[in-house]
Amino acid sequence: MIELKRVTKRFDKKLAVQDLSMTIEQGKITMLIGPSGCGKTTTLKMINRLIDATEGDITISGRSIYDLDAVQLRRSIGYVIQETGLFPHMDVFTNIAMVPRLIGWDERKIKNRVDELLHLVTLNGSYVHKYPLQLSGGERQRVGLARALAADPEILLMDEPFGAIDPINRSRLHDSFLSIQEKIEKTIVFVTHDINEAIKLGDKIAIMQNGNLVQYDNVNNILYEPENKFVEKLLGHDRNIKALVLKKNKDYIVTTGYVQVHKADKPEAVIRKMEEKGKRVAIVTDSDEKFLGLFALEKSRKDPQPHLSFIDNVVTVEKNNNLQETFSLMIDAGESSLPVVTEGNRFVGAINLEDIFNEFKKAQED
Ligand SMILES: Nc1ncnc2c1ncn2[C@@H]1O[C@H](COP(=O)(O)OP(=O)(O)OP(=O)(O)O)[C@@H](O)[C@H]1O
Repeated sequence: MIELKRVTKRFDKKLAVQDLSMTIEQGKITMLIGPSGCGKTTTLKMINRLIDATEGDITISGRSIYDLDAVQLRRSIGYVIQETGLFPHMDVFTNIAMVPRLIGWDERKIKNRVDELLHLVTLNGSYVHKYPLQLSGGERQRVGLARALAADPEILLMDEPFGAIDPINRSRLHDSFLSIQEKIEKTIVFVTHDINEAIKLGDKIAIMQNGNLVQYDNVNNILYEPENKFVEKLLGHDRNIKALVLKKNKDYIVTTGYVQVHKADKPEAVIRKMEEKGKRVAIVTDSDEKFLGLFALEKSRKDPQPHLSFIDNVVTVEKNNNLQETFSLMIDAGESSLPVVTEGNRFVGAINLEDIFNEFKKAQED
């Protein structure tokens, strides 16, 4: 647990952080967000003593960081910044091995650790001899994360680590970052400009304005009980849509209201089933429930006899993803219902737009 106790930072006359007190919970992700210049980075850097507070105290597990050696403290805390801060003239292995070498680990232990970390951040051994410039932005961020985790620190400080990554890759990095955190359960303090990122990744969000803490709460309370107009504005008009990030697909799956058939079924039987249920499309799986696509029922004026056409490039959603992504996929695909799959593309049911709307309504009534 990290505690900031009445922390103030002045740069000459400029008050960057003012009388800030907050408790950062162990094993959770705490997001710091607010407009440019509000004091987020200063707050982060005070935790690993890249910046020393002017007044107040910061404790880690009850011990003041000012009683510790600043260099040792810094080595014991992981730090990831935008553009990662990887050394360009060192390969991936040497970058990740940096802190373990500094603290005197033997080479065998370091090699095992680098292998383990590359695996954790979903890169493989072929990356060890590459240089940062030979990597994509997303890969560099993964290496940056691996490097920050090298000596297995309890605390990880992250300053807009995904800020320079395009939206599609950022979303992938978010998903993999969350599944990494599920395994490692570090205490993470994460600075961002992006409210969607804060909502998606944070267990708690600290909202800052002019060096002050305006609201500090779990994501649900921030979304549904914003402290004031400033927080409301930061969340935007569409905060009910944003709140869908907190809802998991798996809680909204329905297993009725559609027709499911096997690819090998006789067409006449499929058509009969669809006509009985009044459906123009049917979910197609193989006998192991693997999702294959859809059958669409077609009749033309020339040929009034109905026949089936098979569609295989169908948008599906993952059981463990969230409703916001599902909602936006529905809008993009122009579909009011999407098939849900899980590992191995196994079909588990459908999600309907109507049920997502009911979520909005419930949120408004509450
Ligand atoms: N080394 C410094 N010397 C003087 N002023 C500084 C210094 N570092 C930060 N400041 C000032 O302190 C204030 C807070 O800066 P900080 O970098 O913490 O903001 P931030 O919220 O992280 O901003 P951004 O989102 O733009 O990175 C700003 O007004 C900034 O200009």
